[in-house]
Amino acid sequence: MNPLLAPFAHDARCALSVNVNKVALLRNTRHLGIPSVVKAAETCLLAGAQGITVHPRPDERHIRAHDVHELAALLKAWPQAEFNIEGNPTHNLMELVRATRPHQATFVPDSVEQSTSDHGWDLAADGERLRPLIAECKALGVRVSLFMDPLPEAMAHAASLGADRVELYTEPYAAAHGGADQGAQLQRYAAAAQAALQVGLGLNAGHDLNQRNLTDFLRAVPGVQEVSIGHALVADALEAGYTETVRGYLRAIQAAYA
Ligand SMILES: CC(=O)[C@@H](O)[C@H](O)COP(=O)(O)O
Ligand SMILES: NCC(=O)COP(=O)(O)O
Repeated sequence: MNPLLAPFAHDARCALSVNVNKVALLRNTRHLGIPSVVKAAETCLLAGAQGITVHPRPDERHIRAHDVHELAALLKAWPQAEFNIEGNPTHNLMELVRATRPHQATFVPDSVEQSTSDHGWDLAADGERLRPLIAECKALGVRVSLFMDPLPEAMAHAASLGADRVELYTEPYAAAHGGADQGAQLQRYAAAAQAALQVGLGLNAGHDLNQRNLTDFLRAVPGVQEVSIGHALVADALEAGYTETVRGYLRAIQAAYA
């Protein structure tokens, strides 16, 4: 066996879900089927990642419907791993959730033309539209996480809609990392996390997390159960390979609890 694929100790407190959007983005530039999204996901799982995330956008610029089905089939062979599908439930997300029943659906308030996710839900405006969709996912046995800005005051509302978890949108933290505003940003996230935990929500985090900012985030924000990381991880893997890269992220998670 390749020694890099030998079992790797990881910290069970926070799962790493690898987002493979950017593998599909590269593949879609030609009609050759390479790089393979399924192979990338399998290699990350073999390296110790505890989940796979995709964000199939309505224009299919990266993840396509067939990828979601193929990954759902792959994940069936990995009973310990979780499949997380992100997207706007008023666009294309629900159809894919109904068809593949992932472990988790993360509702994200993106518009169709958005280049990437850049804000969480405004539950005062959208909460009642989400309520029946959350209920439908839960009836299907799919956990629901709401993509949220780090606003402590919004967490009780998220819980009242029936959501299981929130995913804190971490780009503002990532942008501040290493600068004068890092501490203040971390305090915002820690306060939002505490408010979420207090109302019984589980806690995820993602967007622009990377090997350099991850440990500081997890140290300062207790209770994060899952981080989903794509852009930086795939960029790192282009240089170091998926296995070494996934191990690097798992070490960064472990360091937070050392
Ligand atoms: C919900 C979120 O945080 C996004 O980061 C996301 O899933 C990435 O989407 P893109 O890969 O299309 O930028
Ligand atoms: N939910 C965040 C995600 O899946 C990946 O975000 P990024 O690491 O690509 O910014």
